Amino acid sequence: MNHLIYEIDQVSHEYKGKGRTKGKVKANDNISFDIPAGEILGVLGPNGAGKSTLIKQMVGLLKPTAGEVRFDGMNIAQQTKRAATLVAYYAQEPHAISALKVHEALSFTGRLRGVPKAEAERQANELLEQFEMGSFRDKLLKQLSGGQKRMIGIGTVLIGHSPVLILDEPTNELDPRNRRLVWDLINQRNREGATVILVTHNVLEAEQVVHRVAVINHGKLLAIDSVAKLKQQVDPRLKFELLTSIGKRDEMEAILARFGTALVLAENRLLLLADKRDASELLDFITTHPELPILEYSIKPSSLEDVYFHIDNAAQSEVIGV
Ligand SMILES: Nc1ncnc2c1ncn2[C@@H]1O[C@H](COP(=O)(O)OP(=O)(O)OP(=O)(O)O)[C@@H](O)[C@H]1O
Repeated sequence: MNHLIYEIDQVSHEYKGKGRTKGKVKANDNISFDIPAGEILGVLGPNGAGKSTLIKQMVGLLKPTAGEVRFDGMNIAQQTKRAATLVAYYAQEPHAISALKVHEALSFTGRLRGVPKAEAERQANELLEQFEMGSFRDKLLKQLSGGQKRMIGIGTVLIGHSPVLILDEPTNELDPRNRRLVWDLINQRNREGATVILVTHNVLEAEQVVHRVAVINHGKLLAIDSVAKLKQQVDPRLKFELLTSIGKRDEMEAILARFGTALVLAENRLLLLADKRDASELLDFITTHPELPILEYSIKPSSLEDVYFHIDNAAQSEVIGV
């Protein structure tokens, strides 16, 4: 196994609430896990789950109220400068650079990471070319659209080829072409050896790229494992999606009741949850009865989205797979 780039060791964080939220907010609660170098880890969880708090502790912006974050074997609090040059972090809103011109935002960030001036400018131009944003080079960042700003924010993570990339909701606000471009670049950097930590709500997109997923809610780590292993924890029944003629759904549901439980997805759409042992009998039944009002049928694999809802519903107080 690759060496551990991060060791998150019993980390908690309590904010002191003010005004109406007076009292303590336990944003992270005794979280422990490791990240081997070269991994793409997805961090999933609903709004307010504690993801950003954890990330801020991992980049040394916030000190845990208990526990320790070790980066490359050493407490991150004792090496914040070193970590800042090795860990490229993109927060949801890069306020600090919004008064800069686009190429300055990129090249200055590169120089802060120790890249010589000429090389930082070369990389900035290369990124603008890859993003097809060369014509925005001399615009102020605050004059760009939300999606364009986000692309430059992602550029600030990519410039300097840091060994660790942390991206918070990287593809929010991006159109499909830019989304694909960003995922391709993230994958390419990972192939070149970068460790990538992705905070996202976009479970369906994340599934395509991550090696492992950490699911967080109410400040607790609920699960951490590969997508495939997490999927095994979801309902093991086969999911047949059936498209019926309008008005025939109830009739279909009654005919197929003996094969399992049917969930109504839409006026003309059913999801039949069937035991795997009955799958071939069910398929035989559907294919040998052409008079059935079934227009289309397919077997749906479990997705990371199913995993996410399963873990969130079933295990809020229980820790799975840790
Ligand atoms: N500066 C702060 N002061 C007090 N409470 C805070 C502060 N920042 C976050 N919190 C609280 O801590 C909890 C975790 O917040 P955090 O921002 O880590 O969640 P998140 O998972 O990143 O959410 P989102 O997906 O909405 O960005 C929430 O209850 C939030 O209200």
